[in-house]
Amino acid sequence: MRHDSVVPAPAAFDLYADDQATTVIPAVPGEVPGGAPAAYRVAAGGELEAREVSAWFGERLVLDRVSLTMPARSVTALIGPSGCGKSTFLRILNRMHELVPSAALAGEVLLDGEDVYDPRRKLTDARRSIGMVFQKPNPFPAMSIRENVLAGLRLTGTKASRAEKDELVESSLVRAGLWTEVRDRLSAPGGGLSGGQQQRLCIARSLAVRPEVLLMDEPCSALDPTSTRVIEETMTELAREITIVIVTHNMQQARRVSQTCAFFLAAQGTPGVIVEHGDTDAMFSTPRDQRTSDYVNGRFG
Ligand SMILES: Nc1ncnc2c1ncn2[C@@H]1O[C@H](COP(=O)(O)OP(=O)(O)OP(=O)(O)O)[C@@H](O)[C@H]1O
Repeated sequence: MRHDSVVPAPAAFDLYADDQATTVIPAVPGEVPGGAPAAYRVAAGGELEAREVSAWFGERLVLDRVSLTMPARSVTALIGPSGCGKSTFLRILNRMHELVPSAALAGEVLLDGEDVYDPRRKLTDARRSIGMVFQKPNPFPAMSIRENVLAGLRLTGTKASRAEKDELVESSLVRAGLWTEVRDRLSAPGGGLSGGQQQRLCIARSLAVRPEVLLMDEPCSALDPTSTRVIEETMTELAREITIVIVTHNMQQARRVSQTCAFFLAAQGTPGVIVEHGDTDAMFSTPRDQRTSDYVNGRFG
């Protein structure tokens, strides 16, 4: 199905526009059956596929027929110079691109073969199964750590017992690698944490609605090296359970955390395209395209 124009998002999703929220509705799509507590269950799917995705801002084409498969339960890194369309591509994957009034797109995004843009599907479906973590940590600063994790439930009015919430808070913070640091101060404000802790709190908030995919837009660029390392370890752990797509300018980070890599490039005055994609080790050690080689070796960008 093609989507040559985009309907503005309903007001209920405006909170995404200033990056102040995460996935909104909890869901457990495609869980593996088993006896584990709900909060610990692992999603079965999570393959994301973009087919011939193009994007415009007004009349300006900024991405031209980009196709990419992002394998389930692994990390895909999107790399490339500034302005080549990486963030735009990322935002198309969970329907955030359409929040920009002048934005339009064409092509398909499939999550486990299902069209994310199918007009018969609720807009909320994309956001509940494909979460997003932003460059700048954006917890609700006055809310407690616990309330931050549960924010997605609160926003959707989802009912959960105290015990279920306790379990969800703990499991989300464990998965985000933050539990041991905050278990004794869950009532403290989220804004009182360090930058790296705040970013992990945002990851926990995303995880609490049980996404199949987590999109991360330069999640470590505002963090110190130690916090960056912790987030990278968290990503590696999470990728056992969910699909991660990360935009990064840090080539070492792309190499450390991802299994698949896509190199975006927009030559002067032309829209962004993927020059090369594939296995990360191969992209860095034996790139097929000279431009990839030049970029990953720091010769431009
Ligand atoms: N809201 C917007 N309105 C108009 N043009 C935009 C908007 N957002 C991005 N663009 C343009 O779209 C192109 C792609 O931008 P995008 O942010 O996706 O690139 P990027 O590769 O993520 O860059 P960076 O690495 O600097 O974050 C750029 O030319 C940018 O100026």
